[in-house]
Amino acid sequence: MIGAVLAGGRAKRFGEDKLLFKINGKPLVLHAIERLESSRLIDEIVIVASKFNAEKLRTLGYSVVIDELIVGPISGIFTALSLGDAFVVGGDMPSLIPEFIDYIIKQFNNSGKIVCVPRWSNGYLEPLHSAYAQEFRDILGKRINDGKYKLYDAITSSDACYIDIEALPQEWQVSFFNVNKKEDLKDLTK
Ligand SMILES: Nc1nc2c(ncn2[C@@H]2O[C@H](COP(=O)(O)OP(=O)(O)OP(=O)(O)O)[C@@H](O)[C@H]2O)c(=O)[nH]1
Repeated sequence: MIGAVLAGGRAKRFGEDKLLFKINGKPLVLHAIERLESSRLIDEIVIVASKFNAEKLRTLGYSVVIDELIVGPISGIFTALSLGDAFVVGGDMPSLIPEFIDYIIKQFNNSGKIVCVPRWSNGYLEPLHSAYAQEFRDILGKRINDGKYKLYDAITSSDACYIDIEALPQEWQVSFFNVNKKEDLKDLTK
């Protein structure tokens, strides 16, 4: 299972390159990568960048693939799945819980489904904290071709397995935390 870190966004709300913004002396994206590396079921890490930031991200020493489409997370996942099955996270998620990631990957492996995604009781999904099979790539490719960029629709119209977030340890929920604006940094206690 590849650990794919999406890093091709424009970070408009943050106002500058948020993934290389240093938190406790370390670029934000490295916090996500190191948490992902602590998962026992992730074999290798790949950063899914844009052609604009790939060079800078390569200096971190991890594999970087370029998302040529950049139409949102859907094209990041489409790109990652060219390499194999992937657990996908956002590079702006510094509080990932490795045990939670392992839990989802196990559910994915046992379910035989092409995607396994955490779901809140109101139906909201967490697709940037989910496991995807390489077979899902064709579905995403067709949707992208048709201009349908909503991941939620791609997942819910497929044979997905859903993980009831509220039935799991509450302390795992911090795993979904992501940095959008500068002020989000003050919530970063971990
Ligand atoms: N590869 C890839 N990654 C993306 C794309 N869009 C967003 N991401 C990444 O997905 C994660 C979540 O993105 P968002 O916070 O929703 O978007 P963003 O572009 O980073 O920020 P805003 O411009 O403020 O919306 C971030 O780590 C982004 O770098 C894309 O088109 N391709």
